Amino acid sequence: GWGRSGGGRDAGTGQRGRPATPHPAPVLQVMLLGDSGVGKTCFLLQFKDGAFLSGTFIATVGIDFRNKVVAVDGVKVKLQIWDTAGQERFRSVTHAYYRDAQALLLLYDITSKMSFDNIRAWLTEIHEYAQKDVVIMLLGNKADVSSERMVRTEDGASLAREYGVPFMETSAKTGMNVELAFLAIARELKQRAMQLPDVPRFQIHDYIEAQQKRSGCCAFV
Ligand SMILES: Nc1nc2c(ncn2[C@@H]2O[C@H](COP(=O)(O)OP(=O)(O)OP(=O)(O)O)[C@@H](O)[C@H]2O)c(=O)[nH]1
Repeated sequence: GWGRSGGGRDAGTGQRGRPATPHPAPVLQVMLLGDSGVGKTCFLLQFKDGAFLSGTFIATVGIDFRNKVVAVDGVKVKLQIWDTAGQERFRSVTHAYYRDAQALLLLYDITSKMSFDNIRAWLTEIHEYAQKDVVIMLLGNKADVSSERMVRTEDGASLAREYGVPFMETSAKTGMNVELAFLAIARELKQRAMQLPDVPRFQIHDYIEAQQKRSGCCAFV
């Protein structure tokens, strides 16, 4: 399989009398980052289970993960998604996981200027601890709460442009752009891994734009 951590997991199961796993889905490691309360856990649960639990906010302690298998052009890919704690006191725990991530979803909350202002600091940490070629996507979450918006869409877009990363506004509550964020990342990583010399490079921006045009949705710049 392609991807760094794919493939090797089933070694040793191909004993006589037991069929070997034909082609285990490659595993891609994705990490959710951003301030406490921006909605990382909800974002993951929306993707995994299509559910949103409103009400009490239970901050993540340390780090947690969920797997979900998605299909990219009919090929199964297992996303192993790490949900990190946004609180400062857990930073040293989460730093240790950065280098294993192939993609990072960096979230802020459109109703919190502070969470947006902290994005630059998050990008500095990413630069320090993550792999150099990690795929990063900036997400302005809680886009459903437009009455309390404190960060304009164009400010998110221009920050993303400055760092050369794709950007979308999302809602872990309604599900807006949640699946698209993960699928775009899975596709980008797959295309990278299978890159052939003469094939034009996959453009994650174009992909997202095309998908959004198809569904008539939203807020991507
Ligand atoms: N309206 C709305 N509320 C959201 C959304 N996403 C999360 N929330 C709410 O925001 C609060 C925080 O969500 P979490 O997913 O727990 O935040 P987190 O980023 O995982 O926080 P830490 O674990 O501390 O890092 C919860 O009360 C959620 O119900 C969203 O898209 N829309």
